[in-house]
Amino acid sequence: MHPVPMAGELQSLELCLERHIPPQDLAEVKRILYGGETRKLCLPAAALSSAQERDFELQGYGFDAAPEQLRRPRIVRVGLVQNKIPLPTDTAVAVQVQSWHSSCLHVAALHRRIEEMVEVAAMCGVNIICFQEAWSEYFLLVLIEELCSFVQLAKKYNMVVVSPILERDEIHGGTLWNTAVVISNSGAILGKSRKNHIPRIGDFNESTYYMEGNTGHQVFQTQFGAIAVNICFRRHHPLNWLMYSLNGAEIIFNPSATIGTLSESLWPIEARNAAIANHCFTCPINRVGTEYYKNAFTSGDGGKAHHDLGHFYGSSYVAAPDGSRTPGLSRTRDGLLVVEMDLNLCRQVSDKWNFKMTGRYEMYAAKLAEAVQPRFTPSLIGEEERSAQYNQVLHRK
Ligand SMILES: NC(=O)NCCC(=O)O
Repeated sequence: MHPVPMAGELQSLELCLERHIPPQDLAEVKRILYGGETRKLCLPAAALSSAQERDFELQGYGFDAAPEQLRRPRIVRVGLVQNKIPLPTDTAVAVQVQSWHSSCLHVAALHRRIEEMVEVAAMCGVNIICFQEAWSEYFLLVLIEELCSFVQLAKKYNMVVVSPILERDEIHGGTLWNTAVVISNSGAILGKSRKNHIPRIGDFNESTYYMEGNTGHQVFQTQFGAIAVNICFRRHHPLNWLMYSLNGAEIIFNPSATIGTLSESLWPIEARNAAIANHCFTCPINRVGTEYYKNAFTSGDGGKAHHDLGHFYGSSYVAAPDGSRTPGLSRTRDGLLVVEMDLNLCRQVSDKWNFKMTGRYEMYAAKLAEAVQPRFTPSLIGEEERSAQYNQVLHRK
């Protein structure tokens, strides 16, 4: 095995708070920081012991909504999967991902890991499952073969599967896209969402290999709710979340791969803010671990050549439209977060805060249309401009 740099010693922020905040203050601290204590789900003993045997964390929480007179509760369980890559980065693709040597798909390390986590999700009654960004790692994937195993899983467990992959678009010159495929619980492929904002930050030089996605802000109506997928770097762009929400998304998944030094202080804020601003549930999922590359690289930013991007800090969580959120999964371990939610909460919070009603989108639409014009002049007034305006008025008098 390659030496793995030591990183990510803190297991989770929440565990740290539990350990160090005086017990009499803990509930109040959680209320202020997290919008209260999320209800703990009672998960089946068999699922808990399987997760332990398979060496991954399993946590479960629930968000409730008030009973309504005209609508039944709309309860759905989502599963968020975060995982390390089980084998070193330079292991042959066929071993790490899958092998096409036989006509039947031979599932290898990464698939096996994901499948055993999906199996536990099924034991927990998960209806919709989503994996981390580009969970299968490689560019060479042939979309159809990759999808076959997930179509089978979706049908087997009656589960909607959101599988973020690296897509090679043979019809359009082999263009590479960073894509999430949405597979219905019936096994039908509902569609895909391509990453439409590509990072050019730190070692995430993705613009050198992916194109900016062109699938817009499609929302998928599933049996369990209206879902959307906003891949990683897209979460920094509030208009992205807004567009999904305008198209009716009730749950927006954000499969990610991001590292501590770059984004860890933004992580708890951005998706949670999006849930509040758009009256929906958001599900940010982050990769975990530190991945070592044999060949040192730089990103032309003055930094020394290095062998890893940094520590992927996991910490996947779910945020609710009322601003409350679950604790995060571990910063260092593979994990499955099972979250039950009543989708009625979206409209209940919307009726209370009315951000969509008070959003004045027509005003912003007009102003944005002006701002993107080449001859746009920013409306910025300083003292000099102000006195010039007054002088003009006085002079005219
Ligand atoms: N995968 C990816 O887009 N990472 C960029 C860093 C970030 O958005 O936090």
